[in-house]
Amino acid sequence: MRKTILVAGIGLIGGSLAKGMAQSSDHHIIGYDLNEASLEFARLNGIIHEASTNFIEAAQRSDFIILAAPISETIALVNLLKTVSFKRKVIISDTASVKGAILKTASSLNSENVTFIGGHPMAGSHKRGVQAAKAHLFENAIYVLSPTNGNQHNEIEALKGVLIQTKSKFVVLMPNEHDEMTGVVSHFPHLIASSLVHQAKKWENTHAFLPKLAAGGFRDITRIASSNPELWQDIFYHNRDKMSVLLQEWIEEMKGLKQLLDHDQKEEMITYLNKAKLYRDGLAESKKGAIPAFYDLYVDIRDQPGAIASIVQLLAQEKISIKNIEILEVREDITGHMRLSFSSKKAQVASSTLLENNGYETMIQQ
Ligand SMILES: NC(=O)C1=CN([C@@H]2O[C@H](COP(=O)(O)OP(=O)(O)OC[C@H]3O[C@@H](n4cnc5c(N)ncnc54)[C@H](O)[C@@H]3O)[C@@H](O)[C@H]2O)C=CC1
Ligand SMILES: O=C(O)C(=O)Cc1ccc(O)cc1
Repeated sequence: MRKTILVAGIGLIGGSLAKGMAQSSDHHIIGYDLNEASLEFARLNGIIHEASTNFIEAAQRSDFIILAAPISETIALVNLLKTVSFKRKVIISDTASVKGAILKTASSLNSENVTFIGGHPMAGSHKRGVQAAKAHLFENAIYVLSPTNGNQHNEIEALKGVLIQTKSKFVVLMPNEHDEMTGVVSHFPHLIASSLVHQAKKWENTHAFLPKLAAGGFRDITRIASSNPELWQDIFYHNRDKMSVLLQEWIEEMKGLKQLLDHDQKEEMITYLNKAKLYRDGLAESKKGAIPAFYDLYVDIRDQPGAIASIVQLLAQEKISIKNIEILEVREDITGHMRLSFSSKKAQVASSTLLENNGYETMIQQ
């Protein structure tokens, strides 16, 4: 039977979910958003089948409701749903990056007809808004589901049944566990990335040339500092207790590192760096998570017309698909380099061999 799915908040995440779910002819997708231009864009581009400006009316005729607004707005929508009388069975879920606050609000929502199951697709982008939505955004990514009680097995399976279109990998986690782990691997790194950018900015006041020295390492570690500030403030706020504990742990870790530096403990520093390298190298092999696993290849390029096109053409001829291209530095008449990212080790190695055989110098990022 055709399922009616209401997605409230048609931005990057809601739009991507809607676009993915709309691929099934068994789904009728209704979009709701406070921003009418976003809603109209979604309707005109086939991301949703129907645009609604009446949240409650649309909710009452839906089988599934997915709340994909900012966290504070999602809490407000859950509170609004508490006032609605549902005459048919409905499964409600959300996409918020922090689960504790949502599940606490939603715990009193469950009734004979209503089941709330928290959700968090663990992939995203530094962009926001429906224009950046992609049906494949969550492919191979972890999709966390957090039930509000232990008796929701059938409803979890039903929710997975509509979300299966995203091609993500479902895991069930309790909200506290989720917020602790995403705190460590997703939320806290954002705080550090932003603080590193602030440190560089301060140094620029006395060292004007500094930005020109900001090489690949600084760009890699601070990439996420370019994400949506309102989204991240909302995440930090709703996970503030765990963030504060992590920040204290980090301060202690930094004190330890300062000791190694101040006392010139070379061996201990090598051990410290080695342990981090081993763990990080292992992570790169895991499947797509919050940090996508890419296999990078650096290629030297000359600053001359067509230099990039000829590299891309060589790979295209061999049907090797490139996931990302970044030009790291090309100054006039000087060799610069380009970072190509692939989704498999095989593509990375094959590209290196192909390009080397055609006279390019390459370096594989291990
Ligand atoms: N951006 C990311 O990388 C990820 C974000 N998330 C979560 O997904 C949710 C949405 O984030 P994004 O899509 O990135 O944000 P976004 O800013 O791209 O989209 C949010 C949309 O919600 C709409 N909206 C705001 N208040 C509303 C309300 N009361 N009712 C209906 N619509 C409303 C906005 O107009 C906008 O279209 C957040 O809770 C976030 O924590 C989850 C995974 C990744
Ligand atoms: O871009 C990145 O590295 C991310 O960390 C994406 C992301 C952002 C927010 C989430 O709740 C989940 C994933």
